[in-house]
Amino acid sequence: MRKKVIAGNWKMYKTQAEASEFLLNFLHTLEDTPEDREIILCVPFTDLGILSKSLHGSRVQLGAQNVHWEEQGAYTGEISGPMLTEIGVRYAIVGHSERRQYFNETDETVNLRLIAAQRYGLTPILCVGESKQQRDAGETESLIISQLAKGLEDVDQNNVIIAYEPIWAIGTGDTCEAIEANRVIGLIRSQLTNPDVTIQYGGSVKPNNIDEIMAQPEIDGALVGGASLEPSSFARIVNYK
Ligand SMILES: O=C(CO)COP(=O)(O)O
Repeated sequence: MRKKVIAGNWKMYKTQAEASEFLLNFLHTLEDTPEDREIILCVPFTDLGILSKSLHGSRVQLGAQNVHWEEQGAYTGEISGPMLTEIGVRYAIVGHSERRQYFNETDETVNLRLIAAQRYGLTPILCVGESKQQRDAGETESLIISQLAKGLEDVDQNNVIIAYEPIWAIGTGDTCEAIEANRVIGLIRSQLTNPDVTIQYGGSVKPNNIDEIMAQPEIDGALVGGASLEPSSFARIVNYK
C-alpha cells in the first residue's frame, strides 16, 4: 500500500509567533484524522526549531524547503542535512519550481541535493512540473521524463516522495484537472523503478478540490501552498474524504 502524504509548504510565510499561533488552531483538528495519512509541514528555517518542540509527540512531521549537498562549508545562505536532522526535521523539499526559477536550481543541483538529503537521513520531496509555455508546446511529457531521469540518478527510490506541480497551477487558483493530474502522475510512476513511491499533486490545492484530487487512483497526496497557511483550510485538506 502506498502511503498517503499531505504536506504544507509555507514558502516564505510566518514568523515564529505566527507559526505557534497556527499550531494552536490546527493540532486539535487532527483528533479524528484517519491513521492512513501522514502530515508534514515544510516551514521557513527560522520556524523549524520552535515547531520541532511544539510538534513533539504529535503526528505532524517537520520538513525544510531545501537542503544543501555538502555536510558543511563556505556556502553562504545554505543549510545542511545534519543541521536539519539535529533538530528533528524528517523531510526536505528539493527542486521546487520557485527554486529552479528564481535561484538557478538545475536538474544537476537538484540531484546532488536529493542524494545528500538521503545520505543525512532526510526523505526528500522532489518537485517536477512544466510551465504553461511548455504545456502549450506539447513538451509536458518529455520535460517531466527528463527532470525525473536527471533528478533521480543514483537516488534511492525507497526513500523519496515525488510531487507533480505544474507551474501554471501554482498560486494561480488554476488547478490542473484531477484527471489530467492523475494521467501525468501515472506517467511519472511509469518512469520509476519502485512503483510504490508516494506521488503527490501540487498547485492550487484547496478545501473544495482536495476530495476529487485524492479520489484519483495514481495520486497519493498533496503538496499545498497557500491553503496550508490557514489552520481551518489546511485541516479540511488533511481531513479529505
Ligand atoms: O507550490 C506549491 C506547493 O509547493 C503550491 O502552491 P499553491 O497551493 O499556493 O498553488
